[in-house]
Amino acid sequence: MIQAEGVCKSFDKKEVLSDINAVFEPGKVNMIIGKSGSGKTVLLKSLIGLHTIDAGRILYDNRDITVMNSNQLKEIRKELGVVFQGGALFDSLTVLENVKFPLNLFSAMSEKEKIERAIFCLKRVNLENVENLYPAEISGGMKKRVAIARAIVLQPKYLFCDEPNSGLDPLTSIVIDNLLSEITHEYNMTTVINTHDMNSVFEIGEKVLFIHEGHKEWEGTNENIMYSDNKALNEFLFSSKLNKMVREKLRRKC
Ligand SMILES: Nc1ncnc2c1ncn2[C@@H]1O[C@H](COP(=O)(O)OP(=O)(O)OP(=O)(O)O)[C@@H](O)[C@H]1O
Repeated sequence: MIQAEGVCKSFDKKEVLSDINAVFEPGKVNMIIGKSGSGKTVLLKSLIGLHTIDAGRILYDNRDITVMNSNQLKEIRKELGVVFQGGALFDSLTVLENVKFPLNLFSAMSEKEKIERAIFCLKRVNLENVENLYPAEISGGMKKRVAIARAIVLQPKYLFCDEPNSGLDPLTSIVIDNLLSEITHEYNMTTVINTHDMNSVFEIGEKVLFIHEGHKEWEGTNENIMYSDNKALNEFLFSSKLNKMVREKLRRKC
């Protein structure tokens, strides 16, 4: 479980996160949603210790990372898998070398074991026979899957994904969503996903945190999101005609 307690973050006196309190649960897909610029990425980067927060605490199973020294942080980082926006693969490395990269940094495995583990993770994300290709030679959806394989190669307890569906078509997005949901349950990870994709929220968002102008405006499940009366949330979620229609239909059924 990850807990954010009273998290505040400013840049040059501009407050970006204001008193965020949230619990991200293990074995669940926890989603952070909100408008562009609302503070989702800053929150995610604060959770993984890439931003130093101005106030508050961030607890990984009761271990407060905000008071840790660099060695203690390094230990916690071994338990984290991160899929950055855009995938952040190394262009000069093959698919296999990309997935193996965290093992080179953090494991004591032999080269043979590293290769076996990387190929196992590639298979888990349904990628086979692409080990020797370079990122430029594979599709956007495949790149995301390579990034996910790399993120799970160290068997993390906590998985973070920043906009995993950005730039993907709706069908490929569903494949990625289902994959993230499956591995979350299979490995009992605490998964935190930043997204704009309402389809993803409705498909796999077991716990949803809505950030509005840097503060927590709403939280709940993707089941009760449809029935919320929160004005900002409804404006954000149901601005499209399609989403509005779906909500009206569901409400009429109840
Ligand atoms: N390193 C930084 N220095 C100064 N301001 C920053 C920095 N990082 C983010 N910000 C500001 O913080 C605010 C929130 O940005 P953030 O990237 O978290 O938004 P977001 O909700 O993730 O948006 P998007 O959905 O477009 O990615 C923005 O106003 C942004 O300009």
